[in-house]
Amino acid sequence: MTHKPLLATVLGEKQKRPPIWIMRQAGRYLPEYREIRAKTKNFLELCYTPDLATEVTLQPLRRFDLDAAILFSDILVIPDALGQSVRFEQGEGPVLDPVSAESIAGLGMKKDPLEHLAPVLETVRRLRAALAPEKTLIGFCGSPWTVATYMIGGRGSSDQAAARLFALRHPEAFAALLDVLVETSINYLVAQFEAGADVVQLFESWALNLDDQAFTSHVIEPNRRIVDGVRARVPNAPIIGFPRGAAGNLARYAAETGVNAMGIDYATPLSFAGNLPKTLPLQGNLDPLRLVAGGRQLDDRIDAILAAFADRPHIFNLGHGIVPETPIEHVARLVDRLKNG
Ligand SMILES: Cc1c2[nH]c(c1CCC(=O)O)Cc1[nH]c(c(CCC(=O)O)c1C)Cc1[nH]c(c(CCC(=O)O)c1C)Cc1[nH]c(c(C)c1CCC(=O)O)C2
Repeated sequence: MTHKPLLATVLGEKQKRPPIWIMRQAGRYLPEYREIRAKTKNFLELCYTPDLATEVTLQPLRRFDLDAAILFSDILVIPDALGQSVRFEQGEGPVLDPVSAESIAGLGMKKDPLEHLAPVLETVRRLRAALAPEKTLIGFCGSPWTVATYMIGGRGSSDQAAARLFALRHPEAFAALLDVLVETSINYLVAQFEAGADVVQLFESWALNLDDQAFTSHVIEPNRRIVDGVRARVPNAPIIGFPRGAAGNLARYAAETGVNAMGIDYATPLSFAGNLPKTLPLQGNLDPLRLVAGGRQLDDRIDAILAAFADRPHIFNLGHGIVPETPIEHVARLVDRLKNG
C-alpha cells in the first residue's frame, strides 16, 4: 500500500513533519484560477464541468508541495441538486430562493440528487487517476445545519438568525429539512468514496451562535448520523469534522460525532487542545490573515502551532479558508517551512 501521509494522520498516525493542505486552496488568490473563472458564465457551471473542475483542483498542487487535493465544488451543490434555485452573484456570494415550511417536503422529489451531482463524481474519478499516489484526495460536503442556514436565509448571514428562528418556530419542518440533508449527504459522500476520495471533510462553517441544546440537535446529531450512515456503507471511512466556532462545544463534537479528526478555527486557543484526547488528530488553526500579512506575524505563529500540536497527530491548515488577497509568496513560504523547516 502506498503511504499517504495526510490520510495516515487522519487515521491517527503521527508524522515526523505534519502534512499540510489549505482550506479553500483552489480559488481566487491564484491568477490561473481567476483566468478559468473569467471564462465561465457562472460558478456552478465550473463545479459541474469535470475538465475545468479537475484542472482547478490540481492548480494549487502544481505551485506548492501540498499533501492533499480537495475536490473543487461547493457546499451549495446539495441545495441545487435538491431543486432549490442557487445563484452566485458577483461580489455578493450565494443567493438562494429561501425554502418555506411548506416547500421543504418537495425537496429532491423532481430528480435524483445523485444524478444531478454525477459531473462532480466524474471529477473525483479524474482526480483519482491524475494524482500522485502519495497525495490524499479529499472530498467534502457541507454539514446539514450550515447548508440549512443558506437554504432558509437565502444567503450568508453573520448570526444565522433566520435559520435559528425557523428551527424554533417550525421544529417539524426543520427536522424534515435536516433529514433530507443527512440522507442526501450520506449518498453523496459514499459516492465520493466510491469514485476515489480517500478522506472527506464535513464543513460545519456556522457552528457558532447556537445554545447547547440547539448545538446538540442541529450540529452533533446530524453530523453523527452522517458519520454512521457513511460508515455503514464504507467501513471505517476516514472523516474530518470542521465545526467552525464550536468553542465550548468542541470537546463534545469530538467525542460524540465519531469523526476521526477535527479542524479547529483560529479563535480556539492552542491550549484548548489539552482538553482533547491526545490520540485525536487535529487540523488547524492559522488565522488566514497571518498568511496575508506574512513575515514574523506568520512565522512566529507557525512555530507556536507546531509546538502546541507536537505531541499528537497534526495536519497543518488554516483556521478558515484562504482569502483572495493572500500573496502567493506567503503560501509558498508556509509550505516550504512545513516541508524544510
Ligand atoms: C460556507 C461555504 C461555502 N462553500 C464552502 C463553504 C465551507 C467553507 C467555508 O466556510 O469557507 C466550501 C467550498 N467552496 C469551494 C470549495 C472547493 C475548493 C477548495 O476548497 O479549494 C470548498 C470546499 C469553492 C468556492 N466557493 C466559492 C468560491 C468563489 C466563487 C468565485 O470564484 O466566484 C470558490 C472558489 C463561492 C462561495 N461558496 C460559499 C460562499 C459563502 C461563497 C462566496 C464567498 C467566497 O467566495 O468564499 C459557500
